Amino acid sequence: MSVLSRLQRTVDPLHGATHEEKSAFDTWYLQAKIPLIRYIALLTALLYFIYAAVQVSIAPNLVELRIALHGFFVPFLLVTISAMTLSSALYRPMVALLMVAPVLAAIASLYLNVGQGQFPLYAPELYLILIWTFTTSGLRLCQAAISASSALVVILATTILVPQERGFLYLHLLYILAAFSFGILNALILEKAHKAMFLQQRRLAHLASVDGLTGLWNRHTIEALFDEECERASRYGTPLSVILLDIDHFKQVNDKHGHIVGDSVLKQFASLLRDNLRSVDQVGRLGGEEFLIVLPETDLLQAQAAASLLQERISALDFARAGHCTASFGVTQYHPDEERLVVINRADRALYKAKAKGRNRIEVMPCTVDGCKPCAAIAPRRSGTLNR
Ligand SMILES: Nc1nc2c(ncn2[C@@H]2O[C@H](COP(=O)(O)OP(=O)(O)OP(=O)(O)O)[C@@H](O)[C@H]2O)c(=O)[nH]1
Repeated sequence: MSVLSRLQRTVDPLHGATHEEKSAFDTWYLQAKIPLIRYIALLTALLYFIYAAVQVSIAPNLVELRIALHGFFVPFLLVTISAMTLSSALYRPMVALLMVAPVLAAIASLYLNVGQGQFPLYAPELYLILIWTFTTSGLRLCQAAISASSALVVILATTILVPQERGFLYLHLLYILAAFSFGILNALILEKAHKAMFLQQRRLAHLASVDGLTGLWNRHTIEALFDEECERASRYGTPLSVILLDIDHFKQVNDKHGHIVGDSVLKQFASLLRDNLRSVDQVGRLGGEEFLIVLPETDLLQAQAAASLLQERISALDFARAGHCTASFGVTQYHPDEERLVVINRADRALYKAKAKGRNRIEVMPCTVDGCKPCAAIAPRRSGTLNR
């Protein structure tokens, strides 16, 4: 990694990440910030309302306009933003409005006060707007930078073009510089921390979902994926099958060659399964030397053919130091009226049968639901399936 890209990675932990990762971060960040945006917008609306009320008693001019802008327009904008956080369909326009709000608030403040004697009294609102945009609004760094920079251009142009008392102007510029630089530094560090947290969370979620030895899904994940596929199959009326398989006499591999060789056989076995299945198929290690394969949009006959292909490939593979291995298979199809556990139990019974009949066999067990066409098609072949 070059020095430059290491530096970029230090500033931005997502530098070089895939588009998918970046957009996952966008979604994750927004979801996390939604409650903050909702309540901060409401609190800011309330403070503007109080600000308008205070101005009624102290402002020397434009009192009605101040009430209109600070008592109604800005609070209304903020309450609208807060309300928009309630619907995920409105998130994008809500963020756009949140970016525009500080610029509008700055323009309103400048319009009401610049060029008047009371400007130094009201100028702190501008510094607060800049800091609020970066640190409190809930906007991402780049969004806050666009919004605050637009406000900054308007503020600088107005305050420099309109004559000010020299001492005030210098201090005003200094406060603006401080507000902007504190704000951007804070947002930069916060965003970096959020990105690192996001990556860490993803890493942990991945570690919790895969089997450490083989890299296949672990039991919990493959069962959850099977549940999802069952729901999809029920909803769309598509076939769904499973293969439960178990390496034969694996204890002998361990006893003869040791656990390290046993582990490498498991890894090779896992790679073979992954390499010989479609990308939509899901494979998980249930534990020990037992694996579950979920085959979406696959009926019993097609699942039997998939198991047969795997059986062939396993027999042909020379496992490092352990030589040749075989496996036994239990194949069955999900039926929409069934519980997930019933299907897994049926595949388990089929696997048990394959083991009992001498191993290195595929046993297919049709479901017992009346009128299930794919299972009826295979029922006559229930015994005497593809065995070697
Ligand atoms: N190397 C290694 N061995 C494991 C792992 N998990 C389980 N085993 C071993 O797998 C073996 C499974 O043995 P059994 O359940 O008797 O099954 P088998 O010898 O394959 O016999 P059948 O399944 O009946 O053909 C045991 O010796 C376990 O110690 C693992 O992660 N690595």
